[in-house]
Formats: sequence, structure tokens, C-alpha cells
Amino acid sequence: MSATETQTETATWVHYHDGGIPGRRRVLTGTAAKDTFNALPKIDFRRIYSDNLSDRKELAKEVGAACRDVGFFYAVNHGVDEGLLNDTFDALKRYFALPTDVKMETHNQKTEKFRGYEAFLEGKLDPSTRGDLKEGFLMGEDATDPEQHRPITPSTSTARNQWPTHPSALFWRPAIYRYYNAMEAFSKRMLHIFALALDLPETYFDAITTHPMTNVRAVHYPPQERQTDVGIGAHTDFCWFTLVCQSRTAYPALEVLNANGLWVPVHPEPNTFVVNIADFLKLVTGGTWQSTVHRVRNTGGEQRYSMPFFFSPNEDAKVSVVQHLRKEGEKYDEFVVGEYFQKRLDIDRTTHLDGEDGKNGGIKRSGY
Ligand SMILES: O=C(O)CCC(=O)C(=O)O
Ligand SMILES: [Fe+2]
Repeated sequence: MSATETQTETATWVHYHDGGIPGRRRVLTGTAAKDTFNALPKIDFRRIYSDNLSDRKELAKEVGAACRDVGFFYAVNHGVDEGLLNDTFDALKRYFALPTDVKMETHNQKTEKFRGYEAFLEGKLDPSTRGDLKEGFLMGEDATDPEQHRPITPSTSTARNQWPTHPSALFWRPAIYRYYNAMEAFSKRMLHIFALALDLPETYFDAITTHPMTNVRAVHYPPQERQTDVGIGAHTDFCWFTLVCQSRTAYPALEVLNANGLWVPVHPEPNTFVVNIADFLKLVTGGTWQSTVHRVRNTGGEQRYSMPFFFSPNEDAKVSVVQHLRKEGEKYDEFVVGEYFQKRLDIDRTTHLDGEDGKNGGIKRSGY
């Protein structure tokens, strides 16, 4: 039994963290077991570039089924340049090998949005662990970074990102921006496929994604030292959707929770993205689509790197359950994307105060 499992007299439960709110799922075996997935579907994304709407609709049908039944899938043949992805992984290895003081210049505790460097064991999604055995670097939407060509308005005029200034680290910013731009362009196409999958016009979400909230998190997971360690504790993501590019380790480290409470390994497949639905899309679909619990345990003795890209609508967008997925007589709230996002971030921060009264400088928080 792992640290994230507990046993009551009659049942075993898997515990997880749903954007700051603890949840648990019963482990079902034998005749109690449900019909659920044991592997992620692989979907051929070549059709995302087709000029033919019927090809894109066919792709959307497969995507819709995966979002409903699993909440996760592999995007094969995604078309994002393989050389660019390999170069970004090389940059990650180089960045995380820098001396700690160079990385700590941009310690994420210095910013409201936790942008910059996150040190080992600072994130703690699973309270039963000593913290996430990972280090990371988070950047995201920031109108003051000229690379983003975003309009500077009173609400966007404050810098959010932090970038290292030491000469040995100057390669980092352009390397991350090359990846960020490629992933943002792919995500905008992906959004059209999601709209089609929901039987909506392809451009349905375009008006609320003119200046999307986006994040790249570069992550380094060293090999686990203890049986009870996790790279990132069990959680759901609290954006619209996530694209994960993972390094090629021989052993899978990312794991996805199925309806029977069993962890399904996500083997690294060359040149694919792992795509998952996150909490906002679950909300907007009235729960028709799954925001599936996942975690990372790097048990294969290898260094692992990954670079999730998180995509959400504009910060000031107002969203609610789409009309045709509403149940009669139900009342549905509307929420502002940025406010909801910050609320989830704040819950996450305050549920992981480190030590008494949050001493140790330490607000612990998760990723998305
Ligand atoms: O590293 C990975 O494969 C996934 C990381 C993740 O789940 C997250 O950052 O939210
Ligand atoms: Fe995640």
C-alpha cells in the first residue's frame, strides 16, 4: 500500500487532491470493479491540420470519446517540430544543472503568481508525503514580456514572470519562449477540436481566448529516494486543458487514476503529447468530460524531465455550463476564469502551510 492509500475495515481508498480540496476514491476489485480504462487512447492528430472540416470532425469525435471516458489521451503526429522539442529538453537539462543560487534568483516565493523557480520538496500535493520530489520553473501570460505581443492595459501592466539574469542562464528565456509559442499555437487548434467535440461551432471559444491564460512549467524529477516519495502528488489540473511533453525514460512515471482506483501508467511515447482535460472543461461540460486524477512517481532510477503546457481562456472571460449540456431545472453559476483560477491557487497555497504558522518562509502549493 502506498502512502496515498488507506485501509478502512472494509475498503481501500486512494486519496488525492482536487485543486486544493481533498478527495478519495474507493479501490474496486472483483465483481465490484467498473468498466473503465487500463491504457490511454492514442489519437492521430494529423487531421488537425486538414483543410477539410469533415476530417477535423472525425478527429473531434475520437477526442470527445476520450474526454468523456478517460480525460486523458496521447496526441500522436501533433506536428510540433521534433527538433524544437528536443532542443527544449536539452535546455531543461542545462537549466536544472545550474548552481542553486543562480536558480534561486527567481525563487517563485517572490511573486504573487508563483512564477520562477520552485525548489525541491516545496510543492506538497499529498500531505502524507515529505513534499514533491521535483524542482520546477513556471512562466506564463505576461503582457510586460515583449515576446508575447500582448496589449498592456492597467490590469496587465505589472510583470508576472521572473527570468534569470546570470550570464550562464541567459539561454533559458529564449528556449522557453520557442516552446511556449509553438504550444500556444497548437493549443488554439486543439480548442477548435474540443469545440467540435462538444457539437459547437469550431470557433465557439475563440472570443474568450484572445489573450489566454497560459503556463509552461518545466520540471525535473530526480529518481525517487524512498518508497513513499512522489514526484508530484495525486491531483487534478485547474486549467482548461494540459499538454504534457515528457522525456524518454525507460520506466513510466506519470500515472492516471481509473474509476476502480487503480493507477494506469503513461509510458513515454516518442514524439507525442499527453493531453488531459482539466477542471474548467469539466465544469463547462457539466461533468460530461473528466478532469482525471494523476500523479508522478519516478521509480525507474532515471532523471525525468517534463514540460506541461497549461491553457485557459482569457482572465476576464465569464464562463458557465454550455447550453445544450444543461439539465432542465438546474441552476448554473457563471464564473470569471481569472477569479476562479486565483481562488484555486489560494486554496492550494493555504492548505500546505509548511510547519507551524507557515514558518520556514513556507507556503506550500501544488501545480495546476
Ligand atoms: O510531469 C508530468 O508528467 C505531469 C506533471 C503534472 O501533472 C502537473 O504539472 O500538473
Ligand atoms: Fe497535473
